Amino acid sequence: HGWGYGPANGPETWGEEFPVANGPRQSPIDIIPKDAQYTPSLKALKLKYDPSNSRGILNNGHSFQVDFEDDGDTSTLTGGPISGTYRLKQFHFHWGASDDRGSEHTVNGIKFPCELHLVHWNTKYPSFGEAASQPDGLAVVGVFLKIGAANPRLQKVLDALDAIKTKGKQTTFANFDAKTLLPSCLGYWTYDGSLTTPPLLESVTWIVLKEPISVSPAQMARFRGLLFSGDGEAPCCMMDNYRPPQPLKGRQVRASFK
Ligand SMILES: Cc1c(Cl)c([N+](=O)[O-])nn1CC(=O)Nc1ccc(S(N)(=O)=O)cc1
Ligand SMILES: [Zn+2]
Repeated sequence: HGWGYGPANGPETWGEEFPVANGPRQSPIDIIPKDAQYTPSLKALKLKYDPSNSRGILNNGHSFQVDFEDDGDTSTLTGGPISGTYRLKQFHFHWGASDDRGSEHTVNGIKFPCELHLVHWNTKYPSFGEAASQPDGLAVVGVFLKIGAANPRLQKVLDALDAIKTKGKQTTFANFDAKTLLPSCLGYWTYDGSLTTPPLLESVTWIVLKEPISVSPAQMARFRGLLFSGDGEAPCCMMDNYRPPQPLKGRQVRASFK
């Protein structure tokens, strides 16, 4: 059986197969705002997403992801802490079994119920696969979800979940504007990190937005209706699919805001 989030295959066991789990730039981390270095030279984030690039929505057995067509520079991330152009490949979420946990990054030790990751790859490399093994290959924008009013912008994503309940199921997901999932203020913390699931590659420039977006308890319950398990397997609810914070190991976290 492969890696997962259970007692036998969860984050504490990943180092057995993926020794980089104990590397120098692992993610996520606990962000301590007072220790973040305000860096006025950090540029504003420029996110240009074309809704016509959204392709499908897939239950990959660890989370669900919305995949984008990334053959051209129509959905890109530029500016911010990165140089060059990064293309949006997919976005996905991590969430808890209850509203008191679920995010991967934490702020002053506080967990959010959910965290959105928008995954981009550096176009100086020929493909996502190539970029994923380079120290400057990927950039992931993290957005916290905070319990509050129902978020109408999540509705289209939530309504698609019934069609991808079990591992391996996917369905078309066209004309989705990922920009609608972003908060109004794009102030961010940034640091050098990794993928937060195996293969835990240390190739990610993390860009974590300070402002959360809202999600209601009822909407969170719909995330938890997904299954880690495939058709015909004993049903196992998809929840607590988050890695806890990892050692900072001397890394500097920079802030784009005062
Ligand atoms: C490693 C890899 C390669 Cl290479 C390919 N590929 O298609 O060439 N796909 N994957 C899988 C992948 O993307 N994993 C991934 C894991 C964590 C995160 S997270 N939470 O945002 O850190 C983002 C992505
Ligand atoms: Zn993620």
